[in-house]
Amino acid sequence: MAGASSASSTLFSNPSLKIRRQTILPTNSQLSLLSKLPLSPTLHLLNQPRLRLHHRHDHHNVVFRRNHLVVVSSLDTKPTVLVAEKIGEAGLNLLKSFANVDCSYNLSPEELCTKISLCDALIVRSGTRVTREVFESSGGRLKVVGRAGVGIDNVDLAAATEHGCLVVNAPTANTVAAAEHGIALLTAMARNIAAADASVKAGDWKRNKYVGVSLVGKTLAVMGFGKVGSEVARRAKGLGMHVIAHDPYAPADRARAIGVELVSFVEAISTADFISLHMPLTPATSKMFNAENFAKMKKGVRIINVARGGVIDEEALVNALEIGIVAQAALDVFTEEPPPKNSKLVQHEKVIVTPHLGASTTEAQEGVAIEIAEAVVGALRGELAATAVNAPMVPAEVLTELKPFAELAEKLGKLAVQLVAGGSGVKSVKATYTSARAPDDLDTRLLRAMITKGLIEPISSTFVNLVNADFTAKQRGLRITEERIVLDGSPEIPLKSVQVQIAHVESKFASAISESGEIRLEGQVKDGIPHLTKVGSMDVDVSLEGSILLCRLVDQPGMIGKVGSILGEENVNVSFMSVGRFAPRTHAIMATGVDDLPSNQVLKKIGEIPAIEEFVFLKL
Ligand SMILES: NC(=O)C1=CN([C@@H]2O[C@H](COP(=O)(O)OP(=O)(O)OC[C@H]3O[C@@H](n4cnc5c(N)ncnc54)[C@H](O)[C@@H]3O)[C@@H](O)[C@H]2O)C=CC1
Ligand SMILES: O=C(O)C(=O)COP(=O)(O)O
Repeated sequence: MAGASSASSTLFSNPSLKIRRQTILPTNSQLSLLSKLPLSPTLHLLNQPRLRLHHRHDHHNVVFRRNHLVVVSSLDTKPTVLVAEKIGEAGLNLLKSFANVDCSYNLSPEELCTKISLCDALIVRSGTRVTREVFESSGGRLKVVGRAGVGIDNVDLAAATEHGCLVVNAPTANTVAAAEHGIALLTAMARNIAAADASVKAGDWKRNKYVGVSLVGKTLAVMGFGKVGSEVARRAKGLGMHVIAHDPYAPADRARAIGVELVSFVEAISTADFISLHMPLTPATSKMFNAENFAKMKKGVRIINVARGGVIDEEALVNALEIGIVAQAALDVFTEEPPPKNSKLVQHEKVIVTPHLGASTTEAQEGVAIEIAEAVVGALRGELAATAVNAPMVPAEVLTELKPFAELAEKLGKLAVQLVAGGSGVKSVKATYTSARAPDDLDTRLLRAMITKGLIEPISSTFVNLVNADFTAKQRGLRITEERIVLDGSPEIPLKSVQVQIAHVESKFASAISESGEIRLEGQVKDGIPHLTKVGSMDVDVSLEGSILLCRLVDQPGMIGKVGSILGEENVNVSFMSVGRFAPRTHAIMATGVDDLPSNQVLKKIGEIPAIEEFVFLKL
């Protein structure tokens, strides 16, 4: 059995079907064996190096997994969400109203990789590492990873982006819980609560041993003045502490409003009696608190860490505790979680520890679960989540407004790339947006992504979306530049036109080359429908539905009829025709929209019409 079955999927694998992963298609005997399986599956095979199926919920799928052919029964249309760590009930219920939810906790990395190819979304907390291998194992099906919490250092964001997988987090619902835990650790550490408690329970009554230190009037340095840091600062002020903060990116007015002074890193760590850490773990903050910086601290400083273990060099902290630079430390987070049983740091008598409980209050977990469930459901519906971590955030109203223009952008990209003559190699594309909107009021990232999608998808097996468009373009050596032409007039509609130009290439259809030497297509949205309005230097007007036959011809009577009747004879339905010409009875470009795909025979006949100088058939 290759992997466990999920709530929505029944997996069958049969050792006799075992075939090499490199094999492109199963043999006939393997297929016939498959058809005898209890599900009598409708076989759906993609003739690609890897059999990958996306969003096909209406029949049985056949996929390769772990060198087995696996039949997946997914007869319903709901997506599948794997919840890999416990989240609040309200969030689960919300997910269940929209998706099949598979709650499988404590999966090994191997089990996660096995399961993931059957999942559209994955929800984790800090205990699951979502590695590159997870994205690779998903075979393209995983569309969104939801981090039910703030820190996303356990998710390989680069790999997610490369695989076009959106990562969303729940950045607000556990702020207060984390801040309260920070304050709880601060006070518990100052008054030796944990050790005193253990000692009384062991039958001792050592009132002199557990004398603490007072907080009032002491200086607390809040390192990282974001959501949690600010809430810690607020609470510490209530305890009568003098609060300073260090955060290179925090606005001074927000600090001022709370009565906190923003200071340099060195000033913060060298003047504080207590230091509380609240920055994310990033390459820049990794082991920021190291031997060199401990040496700059005030002797007897006390440290609280509710951020991430990795921001502290734990060995250096043990040493700083030993030599008395650090009097005490209160830690909720560790480089390795859970930390090794014999960890010197955890066992140190001057250290109090909790098992990453910062976000663990009933209230925070309910809030986080709802926050992440909403974000994941939204993402699976195709909406862009406001809490997207690895994609540009495009607000829902902007998305709605730009929808037809995004469709236009993709279609222009798709048409333009089909005009490139073989062997030319597309390297340089320019997108020009003509709009009456001020540049700040028009977010073109979605349009650029859609042009990229249109350009790349027809010529590769790469799936392109807003998440991975820029990455994919860069990886393929495709440079996309953008130009804005600002018009006078009413900015009610976002754009007048979108133009796509491909430079330094030959075209299969010479008339698509503009006077400046690039393949050029331009389009507009008319009554909500994308139209092609320019080919090369020639105006046309073609609604971008179905496929398009572009012909350059001698402008003479009867040409529409001739082309139309050849198509008609072969039962190819014409949806529209548009002719743009240089001057009467010179040359013209005729664009014909067709609902059906003409055969090669039909295209040949059209090409043989004497007045047709060149033609190209473009699929949308
Ligand atoms: N222990 C727990 O259960 C919890 C831990 N956390 C951790 O706390 C961290 C902070 O959470 P939030 O306040 O919600 O995030 P946030 O993003 O609101 O705040 C982080 C702040 O750190 C600042 N920062 C970044 N680099 C810095 C640097 N080199 N030096 C100083 N400041 C720097 C940022 O400018 C930002 O203001 C999270 O990244 C997470 O790792 C959060 C919630 C619960
Ligand atoms: O939100 C965060 O960053 C946290 O560290 C909380 O982690 P958790 O969801 O409790 O595993």
